[in-house]
Amino acid sequence: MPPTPAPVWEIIHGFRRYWALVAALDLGLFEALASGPLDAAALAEAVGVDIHRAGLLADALVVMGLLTAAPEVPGVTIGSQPPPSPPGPPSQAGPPEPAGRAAGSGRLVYNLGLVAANYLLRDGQRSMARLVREAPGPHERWPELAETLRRGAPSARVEDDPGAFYPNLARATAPLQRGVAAAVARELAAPSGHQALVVDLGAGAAPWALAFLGAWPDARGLAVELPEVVHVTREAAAADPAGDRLDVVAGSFHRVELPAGGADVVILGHVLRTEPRTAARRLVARAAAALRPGGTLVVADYPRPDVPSPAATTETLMALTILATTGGQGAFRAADLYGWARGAGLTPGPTYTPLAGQTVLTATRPGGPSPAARPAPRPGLRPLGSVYPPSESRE
Ligand SMILES: C[S@@+](CC[C@H](N)C(=O)[O-])C[C@H]1O[C@@H](n2cnc3c(N)ncnc32)[C@H](O)[C@@H]1O
Repeated sequence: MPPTPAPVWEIIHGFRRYWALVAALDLGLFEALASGPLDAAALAEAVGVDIHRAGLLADALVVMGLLTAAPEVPGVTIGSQPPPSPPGPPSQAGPPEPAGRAAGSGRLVYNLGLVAANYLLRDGQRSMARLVREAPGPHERWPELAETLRRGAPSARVEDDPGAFYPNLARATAPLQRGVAAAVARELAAPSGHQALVVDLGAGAAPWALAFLGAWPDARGLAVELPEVVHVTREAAAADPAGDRLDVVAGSFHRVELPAGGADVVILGHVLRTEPRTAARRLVARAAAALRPGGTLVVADYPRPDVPSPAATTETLMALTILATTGGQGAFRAADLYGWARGAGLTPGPTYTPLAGQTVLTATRPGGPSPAARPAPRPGLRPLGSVYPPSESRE
């Protein structure tokens, strides 16, 4: 007996699911449900789409686990009521079907699921709403993937025109990364006895630098970002209460002068994966040279797993995205990073896995305060306190 073709359908459905989600975001469908459940008629009116089409999109989102749908409870008013029946004698076809009626069922009432409530509202604290469009990289690169793999590079690389893609990506990724970065910052003790310096290379909207400055109220920061993208870093700093402690420098992290031996933390947030291996190794060495004794290198990324498995879907597909859209080599492995860090004189420290597939690797410059004053970091995977403390959670 051949196996079921369901896995192939699932892959095709991935395309459909993605575009259904994009449509829902474009229509503001999640916002329409943010203040409570609506029946199909009210939802249709809120998103400006006729009831049949809006209902079908909502049903698809239910199937995808982003909305819930339950039959209306008689006597309970939810959102709008169905529009009154048009005046005049019933037609040959019988009375009009009540709004929102699916064949054979009662009227459905739609509600936001927990994932949508937490991640898909545009102004949510950890919103991924903008990231949905940006995360696959420029969409037009995907249909040419076979040719890209043969040729060794896409027809246009993101880094050829950083101002076209990175500003939107940087803004889109910041809300989620801010929570991750704050959780990591809580794990690292703020140094005492001097004003701490936090350096963020390829800062984007600076979720990492600003989270550290939020956690370490006496620290100052230095964010480096490309001239084509640096307005995003400046915008983010201006909007943040800790932003007046962040110096923003326009330039390449390969060339900008860094404070030799002056930083307590250097962050490489999602930048190594797009660099060719020799450039990535050099960048780790630059970051290491900027650390003072006892200082910590923080690398947040999606390292390629040693063994592919469904459990490693996120990081494996992220690596493929890098190949499809940039001149990078499709991500590095954790062992590569530790090799580069050791080569630069650092000692590997704890590793955290804040979100599915995402790994935060640390390495420390030997020396600094005695272990009594500051516990020596131990290598190995460490649980990270909740990325979202209960008080911030909608769940
Ligand atoms: C994926 S975003 C990551 C932003 C942020 N660090 C984070 O973790 O959310 C990568 C950022 O690195 C910046 N970048 C890429 N190459 C760079 C370079 N040579 N020098 C400075 N920044 C660079 C891009 O402009 C982009 O904002």
